[in-house]
Amino acid sequence: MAEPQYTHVPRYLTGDKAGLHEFLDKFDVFLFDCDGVLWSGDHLFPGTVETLEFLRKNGKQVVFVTNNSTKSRADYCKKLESLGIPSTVEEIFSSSYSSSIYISRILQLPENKRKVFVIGETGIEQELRSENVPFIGGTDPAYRRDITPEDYKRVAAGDESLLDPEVGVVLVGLDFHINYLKQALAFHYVKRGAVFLATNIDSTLPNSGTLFPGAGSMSAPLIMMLGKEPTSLGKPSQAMMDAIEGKFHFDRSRACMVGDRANTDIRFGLDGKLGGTLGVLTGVSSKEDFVSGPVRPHAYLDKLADLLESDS
Ligand SMILES: O=C(O)[C@H](O)[C@H](O)COP(=O)(O)O
Ligand SMILES: [Mg+2]
Repeated sequence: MAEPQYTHVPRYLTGDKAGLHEFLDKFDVFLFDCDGVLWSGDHLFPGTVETLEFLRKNGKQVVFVTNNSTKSRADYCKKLESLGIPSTVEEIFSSSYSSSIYISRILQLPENKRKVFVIGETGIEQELRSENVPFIGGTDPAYRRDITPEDYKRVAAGDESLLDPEVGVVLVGLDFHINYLKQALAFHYVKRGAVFLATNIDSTLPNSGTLFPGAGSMSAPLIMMLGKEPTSLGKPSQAMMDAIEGKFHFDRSRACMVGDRANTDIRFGLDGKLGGTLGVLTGVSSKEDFVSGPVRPHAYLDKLADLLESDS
């Protein structure tokens, strides 16, 4: 099925005080993407704290929705707090969390196939642990090594000390220690019938004002080898939208998604039939992407803090 096209003409709201007032008054809930909207890596964008304070002071519910699976919701709570943005775990939805919920509560795995082989970081591990989902891989140093001639033979022989027979799921997220061995094992697990999942498939990760390999670049080799796509549990998948609605019971027509990436954040809000979507130009997508791409926000800003102009 062809992807829906969202080609309305977005409004540029930076500097448009009346337009900002009118836009903000439409919504009670703001879903905030994180990387590229609030910060770039550990660099918090100026005015972010004040903007969130301004929205909360005006009675708006703020929810954080990130595809970055390297941290757990608790980790994000700590990061937000350390940056001067008070939050609770309940206000945070990450792709590590939505993946863990999907595996533990939606997937019906056979009893002897409940283990997950993880390509990714501690965020995934923490969220799987909190759902009592057994896993291997992830940050385990045993997998941070070169493949050996012995490994080839052990894989070919189906040696259970290297290919755990209880693995029924391969979950792929952003992994700062990706290597050939992990890719080889993930490939064989899926070939042996494991479910192929991704926390998200963002091609790039914004950091320090530029772009680096994203989670999608970890699953791309497997897609190439297997000839099939993983089920992705991050934006734009509606798994997270359903979880957020389940938690906050909000009126979608009075909710706005704020994001830096057209094909994840903006698509997430539009597919979720939210009342509004707001793009910002501090992350991945360009003005061109927002104004003339296949997935366009209702409105866009140069940067998040431009919302404060409505407070002047
Ligand atoms: O590669 C990735 O995983 C993404 O770039 C990163 O996670 C994006 O995070 P978000 O913008 O959804 O906070
Ligand atoms: Mg982002």
